[in-house]
Amino acid sequence: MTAQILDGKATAAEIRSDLKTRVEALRDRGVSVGLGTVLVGDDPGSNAYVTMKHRDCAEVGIQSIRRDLPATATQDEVERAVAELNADPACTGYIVQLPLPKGLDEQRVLERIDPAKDADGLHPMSLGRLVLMQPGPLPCTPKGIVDLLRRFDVPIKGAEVTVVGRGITVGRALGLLLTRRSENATVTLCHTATRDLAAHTRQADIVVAAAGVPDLITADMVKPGAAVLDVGVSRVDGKLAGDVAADVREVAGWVAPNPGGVGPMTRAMLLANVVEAAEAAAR
Ligand SMILES: Nc1nc(=O)c2c([nH]1)NC[C@@H]1CN(c3ccc(C(=O)N[C@@H](CCC(=O)O)C(=O)O)cc3)C=[N+]21
Repeated sequence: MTAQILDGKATAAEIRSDLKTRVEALRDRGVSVGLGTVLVGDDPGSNAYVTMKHRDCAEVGIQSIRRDLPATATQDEVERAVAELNADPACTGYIVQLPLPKGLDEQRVLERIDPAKDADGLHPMSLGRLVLMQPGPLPCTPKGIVDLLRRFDVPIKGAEVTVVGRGITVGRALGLLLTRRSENATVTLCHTATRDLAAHTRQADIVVAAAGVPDLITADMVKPGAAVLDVGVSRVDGKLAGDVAADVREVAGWVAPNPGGVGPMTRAMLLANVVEAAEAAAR
């Protein structure tokens, strides 16, 4: 038996098609939707991600606004780009592509985003709402993970979930999301100082690997039949590598591959956040 593939690529395409209909309905009511991006520097990976996001917007009928700044941009210049998008009525939501080049204060930039335009759910206000279990935009990757599990009927309620990685955008936010009453999973959050990682992954019904360590999760670390989601992004000799070894497919019940799993869902949830915000504002 080999694992069922949690096909994020196909699922994200379905979500975009649904969003397209919702964007058209908004347009019929005179509401336009616009997603902005702020990209600083010339990292090829970040550039590729931003380009994909704009392509997604075109497909769904969302206007997109792209602000690219050179790697030499100052803190002031980045904050000015943020202020401009806050003031731009055509921009209903936007993101600042992370990471920012060294020397720039990421948190200070994120704090200056108008929380009403926070498409990434990474503004401290949005993260605070997540902690408080109040409604608000959710970080795109955790939201995409929960949506992917739901659509493939992977049981979440009561499941033991081991999340590997405590980064704000994935691991930490996912732990908060999965322990809400609406999900009711039991979450173990592992990190670089975890003493026995394999002991935690082996008891999990769902393993989410978001550490950025190639092949960190091997078949011997997975309970037979478990769901394993690969969210790791690292580069080995210029090639993208995930956190999950290939042999995991032989023991897992479900696998979200990388690429083709959580990545496309992350982008779909970004669009969903912008559309949901526009719908809420139009009510
Ligand atoms: N403010 C901010 N928000 C983010 O959401 C954000 C960010 N900064 N910085 C970087 C990470 C990374 N990230 C990805 C999104 C989509 C894919 C994706 O769609 N990958 C495809 C294609 C991969 C490829 O072919 O290169 C796949 O997995 O199939 C990957 C990675 C969003 N991030």
